[in-house]
Amino acid sequence: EVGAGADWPLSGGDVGGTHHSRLTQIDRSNVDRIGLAWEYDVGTNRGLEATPIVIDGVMYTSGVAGRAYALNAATGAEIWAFTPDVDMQVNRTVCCDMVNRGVAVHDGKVFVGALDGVLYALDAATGAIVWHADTKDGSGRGINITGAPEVAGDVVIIGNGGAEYDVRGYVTAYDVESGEERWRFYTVPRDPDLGPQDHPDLEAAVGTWDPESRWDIGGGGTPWDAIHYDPEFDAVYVGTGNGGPYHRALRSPAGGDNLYLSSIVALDPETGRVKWYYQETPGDSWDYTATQPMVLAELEIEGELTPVILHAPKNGFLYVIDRRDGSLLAANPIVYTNWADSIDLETGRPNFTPEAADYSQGPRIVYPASPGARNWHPISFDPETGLLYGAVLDMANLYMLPPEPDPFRGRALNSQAGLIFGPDIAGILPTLPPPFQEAIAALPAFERVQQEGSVSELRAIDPLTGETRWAHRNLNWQDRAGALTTASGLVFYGSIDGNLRIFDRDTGELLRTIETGTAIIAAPMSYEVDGVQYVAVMAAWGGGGYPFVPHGSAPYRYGNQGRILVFRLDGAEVPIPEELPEIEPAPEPPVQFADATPAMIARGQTVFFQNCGICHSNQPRSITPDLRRMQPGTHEAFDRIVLEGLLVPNGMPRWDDILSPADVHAIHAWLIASQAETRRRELALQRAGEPLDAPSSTILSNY
Ligand SMILES: O=C(O)c1cc(C(=O)O)c2c(n1)C(=O)C(=O)c1cc(C(=O)O)[nH]c1-2
Ligand SMILES: [Ca+2]
Repeated sequence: EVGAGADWPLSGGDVGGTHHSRLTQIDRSNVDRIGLAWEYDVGTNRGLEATPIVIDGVMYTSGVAGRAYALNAATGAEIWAFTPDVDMQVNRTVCCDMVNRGVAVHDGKVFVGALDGVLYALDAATGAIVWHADTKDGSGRGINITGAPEVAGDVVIIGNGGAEYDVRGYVTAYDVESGEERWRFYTVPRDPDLGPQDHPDLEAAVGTWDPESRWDIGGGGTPWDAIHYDPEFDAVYVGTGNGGPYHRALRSPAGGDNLYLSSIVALDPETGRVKWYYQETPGDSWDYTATQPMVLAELEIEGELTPVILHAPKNGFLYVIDRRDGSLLAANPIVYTNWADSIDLETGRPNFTPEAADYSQGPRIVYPASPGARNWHPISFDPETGLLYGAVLDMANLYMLPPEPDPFRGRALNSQAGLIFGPDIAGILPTLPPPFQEAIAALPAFERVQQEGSVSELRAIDPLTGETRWAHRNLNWQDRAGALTTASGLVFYGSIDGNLRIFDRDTGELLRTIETGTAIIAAPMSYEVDGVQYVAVMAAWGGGGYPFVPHGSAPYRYGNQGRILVFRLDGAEVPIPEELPEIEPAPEPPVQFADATPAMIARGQTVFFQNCGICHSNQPRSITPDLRRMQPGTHEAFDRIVLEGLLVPNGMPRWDDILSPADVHAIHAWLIASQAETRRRELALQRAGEPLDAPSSTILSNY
């Protein structure tokens, strides 16, 4: 067994990626004695998603945009900190916050992918750059990195994100010593008119696409998280992403499975050739990535110990796949699903239910939602109980096509779908055109959304049946985190409410709640130095829903200062950050532009949601600025910020390649109108002695 004893040398703890520790010093009898050993302030206020690595008493981990840290694992003393020089223009094509999901450490080097697509090999002792490689392919597409690299033999492999934009996904392997590129595997084919495919295994894939596909948009398939090396079979399992644009009817109008979208692809680490693949969502139309973390395990199946991958991707099924050849051994739903009602074990294919889920026929409420039944939050597998422990979300989305297909725009949103999250559907209904309202209210799933709501839970799950053994209800649908199990029978699991909770793995009993005042979405991990067991977790709110800061969450109360929290027996109390001041009424906006008409303001709103709404939720506690609260100086500089990139170093990209001065003027007019209205409402609330509060809005729409 490599890892998850005293050391935690791989992101997932061990070669299986089980997020399970064999350490037992902390157990049911002494959880009350757990306290803070040390904390480290990373100095950023965006999401933290990495699981740290610990080797020989040193902790290595990553943070915002691909920063990396080496710390003394017993004391928290900084050994080095690395800040890559990232061109923040990349934020134009980053869907889900400036996160990074971890480093790989191998043979004296620390590997980390920076947000702008550059892979760094750092000297593990000093943090100095040994080599770096720009993993972008020269296509000019909106490629970015949020995932962790994976070492396989003498290569290090890294993927990318950007399928909501214009990216054709790929993984690249580099020589660990020199950084020289060894091979690249695109997950989807290119336009066959360009001649033969640029990878031999794409010749088989291209036949599953319409020759008239939207090749300009790139196809998607971005492998933005799980890349898993299996030394037993010398294979690299790559989880691939969703299609771009989302709906197959727009992407590949003649249909087809669209290989290798939403698949697990097993690659040979020496050659980059496909050994086998299993496609989980053929012809994906719902942002159903298969990039969610995998667990490599051995399960007894029909009396035979079988090497398997346990995989619960976004699409709501839990798959057990034979690592030897990719054959499907089991697939059971863990949430309500209506895009397919089951998976045929003979053919390995889903039994689709297009009448419920094909939104090219009109708006559809589809289960699970685009944030997925599961997402990147690590799941834990305890070999003793044979159970998985992880976050599960039972929720729907409303999906709609735009009235007219949007024209292609480089390095911009091209998903070509309007999404409304389950909890918001009823509230948004009255604002939609009447024919839409009637169509949506008549959907059978509308009733289910009203009755069942959206359920987020930590669950103990039997991998072979999908059955839930016990569950703990989370704060709300946005509340999901990574899990850790230990051989002493504990499950560690964080929350956006700022608490780290410890459960009994057998009964689900909540044994201890540790208040920290900082949201926890990353997975805790455990290690031992000088006979002391530690549990560490990175804490800060962020990721997919990062602009939306829900009530009751730690960032709502305390802000979002990122930190690494490390616990041990007989540690201290966790210092809670200071509470944020009360929300003030929006400041007085400038006088509305003389040429602003209702039509211009309406157009400004549309252009805003096409381009800006994915980052700017315009809520007072949002991580990104609430643009209804701009100060006079910001209004004055508005055009220079949006068109000339005045605030690129702060993370606000420039837009002059796709937005005209008239577009930006219209956006600004809409924001001035919104600010005036917000100020009016909030002053009235203040006069009435009511709390100023923002209605939650989670419209993610590109039209
Ligand atoms: O299609 C993509 O390229 C892509 C990339 C990423 C990412 O890199 O973070 C996410 C997603 N998709 C995605 O669909 C998603 O739900 C998601 C959540 C998160 C996160 O960090 O919380 N990232 C991403
Ligand atoms: Ca996606």
